[in-house]
Amino acid sequence: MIEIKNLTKKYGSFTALDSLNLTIEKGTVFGFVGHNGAGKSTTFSILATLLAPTSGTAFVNGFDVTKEPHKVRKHIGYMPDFFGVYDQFKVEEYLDFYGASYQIPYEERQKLIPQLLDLVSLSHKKDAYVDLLSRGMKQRLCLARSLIHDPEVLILDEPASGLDPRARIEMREILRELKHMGKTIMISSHILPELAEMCDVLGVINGGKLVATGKVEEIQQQLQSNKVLKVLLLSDVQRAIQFFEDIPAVSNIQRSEQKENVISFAFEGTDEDQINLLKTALNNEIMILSFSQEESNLEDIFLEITKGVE
Ligand SMILES: Nc1ncnc2c1ncn2[C@@H]1O[C@H](COP(=O)(O)OP(=O)(O)OP(=O)(O)O)[C@@H](O)[C@H]1O
Repeated sequence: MIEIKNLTKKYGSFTALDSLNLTIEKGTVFGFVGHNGAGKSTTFSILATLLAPTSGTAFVNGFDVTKEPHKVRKHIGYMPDFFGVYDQFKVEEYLDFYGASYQIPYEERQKLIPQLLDLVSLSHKKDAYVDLLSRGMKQRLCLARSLIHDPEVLILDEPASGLDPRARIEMREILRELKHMGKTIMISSHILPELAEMCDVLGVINGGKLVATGKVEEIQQQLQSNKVLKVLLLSDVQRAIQFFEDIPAVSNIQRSEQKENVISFAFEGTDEDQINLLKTALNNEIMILSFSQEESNLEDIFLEITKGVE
């Protein structure tokens, strides 16, 4: 479990994190999404006890990151966004080195390392030099490294960045496996749809502030008042445009470039308001063939949530 309370980090006069509050329950896969520079890595560095907050605090499995960093480190596995690999090591030696640094006994490491290599699909590379691995393989090795002490909480900073689609799918499958193992996972990305697929809960950070949090559907609902409606007309398109222009809840009317009898517009209102709008249009003899709500695209939602928040 992770609890973040009023966490603030200033770099000089610049506020990178601004009173962040967040609770992530045990066993949850939490997606932390935000543009470049939003404050994700800063949050992760504080949770991983590598950076001191300016004020506020955070707890990992009940341990305070500022007061009990050694205990926190036992419970947390951290995969940074940039990591060095010791290139003179072979894959197996690399994991053995990290296992030894966590004081895992030799016999235990002998059993553990093959299991970890199997989990991240690198068994066939155990004797390869680390610097000769592909980027995706290095990412998976780094993930295995962060798991060596069997932490309950995992902090993964953009684990899928720079990976090709196949490597992304492999990474997603590993995360699914880790979730089944009951780990609490906090994972960042600036690509909302990618996170939405693998996370239970999402948090959107912008300018160091948490601007939305909840299940994917809940985040979508937060924006439901701003739906886009699409209308296919049989005829009299210009008259229909004039009709909708007079409705206060309608804005940004666009005529489709591909089909000239299709218009779309933003509509602010509930489902009932939408029904009433359709009834009124039909009563006014607007020649509607179809009337539909466009599916909200997750990327649009992300842009909408983070728009104008500084
Ligand atoms: N050591 C530092 N000194 C000064 N400013 C910093 C420092 N580290 C980070 N920042 C600034 O703090 C803000 C948050 O940075 P952070 O790395 O946490 O963002 P991020 O969300 O992880 O971005 P990205 O997706 O690009 O990794 C940025 O504006 C960054 O320039």
